[in-house]
Amino acid sequence: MFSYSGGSLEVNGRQMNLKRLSEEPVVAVFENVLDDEECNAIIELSRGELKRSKVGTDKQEHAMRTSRGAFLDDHHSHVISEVENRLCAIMGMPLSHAENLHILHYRPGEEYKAHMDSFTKPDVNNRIATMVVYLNNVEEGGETLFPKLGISIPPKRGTALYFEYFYNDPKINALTLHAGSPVISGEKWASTLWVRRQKFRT
Ligand SMILES: O=C(O)CCC(=O)C(=O)O
Ligand SMILES: [Fe+2]
Repeated sequence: MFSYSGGSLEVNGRQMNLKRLSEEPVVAVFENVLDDEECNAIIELSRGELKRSKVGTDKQEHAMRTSRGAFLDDHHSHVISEVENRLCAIMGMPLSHAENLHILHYRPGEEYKAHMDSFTKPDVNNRIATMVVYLNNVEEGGETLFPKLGISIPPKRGTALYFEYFYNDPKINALTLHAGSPVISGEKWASTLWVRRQKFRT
């Protein structure tokens, strides 16, 4: 449960700043979640994985998300497990409910069109909250946009974006529609941790 109101906070001995951009649904930005070394380490770990991952053949999906992505499992490195633990501590969610960390890489012109992170299929262990951490500074473009809330978050290295969508009122959840705007120049690296309602990892 999200219980922060804003200002500065400390989680596991780490000092961070918090800006709450929307009350309901909660949309909040945390600064200083990862340091530069951690961001660079995640980028380097995922480079190899992205190369190995096949580019989707499903044209529809391809147009929706033109970036390339990969799930990193935390056996890869202690950096990944430390980062996952920190993100869950900030969110106040158990790590056992989190998926593996997902890494996205966007080149100029690439984007992730407006979407919901939850699944529409009923009776699944659905996602309830998302933490996106920006791993680098983008020269131009690449903002995360919430069109229904009028919120735009510029990617900044080490900063994390949190939002949740487990409200009883489906209209509130629908407001978390969001997009990764096209990168105009430079590249964008981001990592996403999706959290499920029930236990997901063993
Ligand atoms: O890249 C972004 O800004 C958004 C990423 C996103 O929406 C996701 O990973 O689900
Ligand atoms: Fe998303």
